[in-house]
Amino acid sequence: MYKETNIRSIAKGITWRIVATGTTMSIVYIFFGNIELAVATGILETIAKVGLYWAHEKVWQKIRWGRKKIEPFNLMFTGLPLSGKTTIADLVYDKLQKLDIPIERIDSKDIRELIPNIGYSKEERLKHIKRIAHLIQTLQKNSISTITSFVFPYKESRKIVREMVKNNIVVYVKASIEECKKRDYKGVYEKALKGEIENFTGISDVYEEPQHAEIIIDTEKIKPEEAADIIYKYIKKNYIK
Ligand SMILES: Nc1ncnc2c1ncn2[C@@H]1O[C@H](COP(=O)(O)OS(=O)(=O)O)[C@@H](OP(=O)(O)O)[C@H]1O
Ligand SMILES: Nc1ncnc2c1ncn2[C@@H]1O[C@H](COP(=O)(O)OP(=O)(O)O)[C@@H](O)[C@H]1O
Repeated sequence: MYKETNIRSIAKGITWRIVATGTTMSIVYIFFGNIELAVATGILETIAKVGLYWAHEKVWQKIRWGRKKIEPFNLMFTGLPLSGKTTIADLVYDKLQKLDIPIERIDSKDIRELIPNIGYSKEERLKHIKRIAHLIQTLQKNSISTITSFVFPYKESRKIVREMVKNNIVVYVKASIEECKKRDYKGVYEKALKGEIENFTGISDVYEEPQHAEIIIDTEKIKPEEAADIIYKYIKKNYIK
C-alpha cells in the first residue's frame, strides 16, 4: 500500500496551481486585453484559492460520509497435495495486488520453513493451523486480507480458521488422487506410496472434502488462469464493489 507523502502533495498542488492560474490569466487577457489586470487577477486568485483549498480539504477530512472501508477477507485454498492450490493462489494474488488493497500471501511451504519442527499427525496439524489462524487474525486487525494455501485436510482444521477469522472464503481446489499422482513434481506421492512419508493426505491419511465451500475449482476441467479469474471476480463482486 502506498502513502501520499507531503512532498508529493505539494508538487501536485504547485503544478495544478500553474495550470489553473495560467488558464484564469489567459481568459482575463483574452476578454479584456489588459496584461496588468490578468496578472493581478492571477496573483489574487492564487492567494485566495490556496487558503480556501486547504480549508475545504480540512472540512472533508472530518466528514466520514461517502468513505467505504474494505473489509479484510481470507481466501482459504484447500485441497490434496498437488491439486493446484499454490499455482492458482499465486495467480489470484498477482491479480488482487493490482487493485492496490493490502493483501498478504501465506503458503504452506513458507510457513513450514518458518516453523520447521511440526509434523503431520492430526494433533500437530491442528496445532499448526491454530497458529496460522492467529496470524491471519493479526493481519486482519490491521485491515490486511490474506490468501492462504494449505492442505487443511480436516473439517475441524477448516472450522478453526472459520471461527477465528472474518470473511473466510473456502476455495476447494479439486483433483483426483490419480491426477495428483501424475502431477507429482515434488515426488511426495512417490515417497508416500513407498511408505517413506507417514500420514500422507490422500494415501495414508484422510482428506475430508469441504461440504460448504464458497468456490469449487475442478482443476481437471478448469485451467489455472480461468480459475484465478473466477476467484478474482468473486472477490471483486463481494468485497471490493
Ligand atoms: N504427511 C503429509 N501429508 C500431507 N502433506 C505432506 C505430508 N508430508 C509432507 N507433506 C507436504 O507438505 C504440504 C502440506 O503441508 P500443509 O502445512 O499444507 O498441511 S496441513 O494443512 O497442515 O495439513 C504438502 O504440500 P502441498 O503439495 O503444497 O499441498 C506436501 O507436499
Ligand atoms: N488446472 C490446474 N490448476 C492448477 N494446477 C494445475 C492445473 N493443471 C495442472 N496443474 C499443475 O499441477 C501442479 C500443482 O502444483 P501446486 O500448485 O504446487 O499444487 P499444491 O499447492 O496443491 O500442492 C502444478 O505443476 C501445475 O502446473
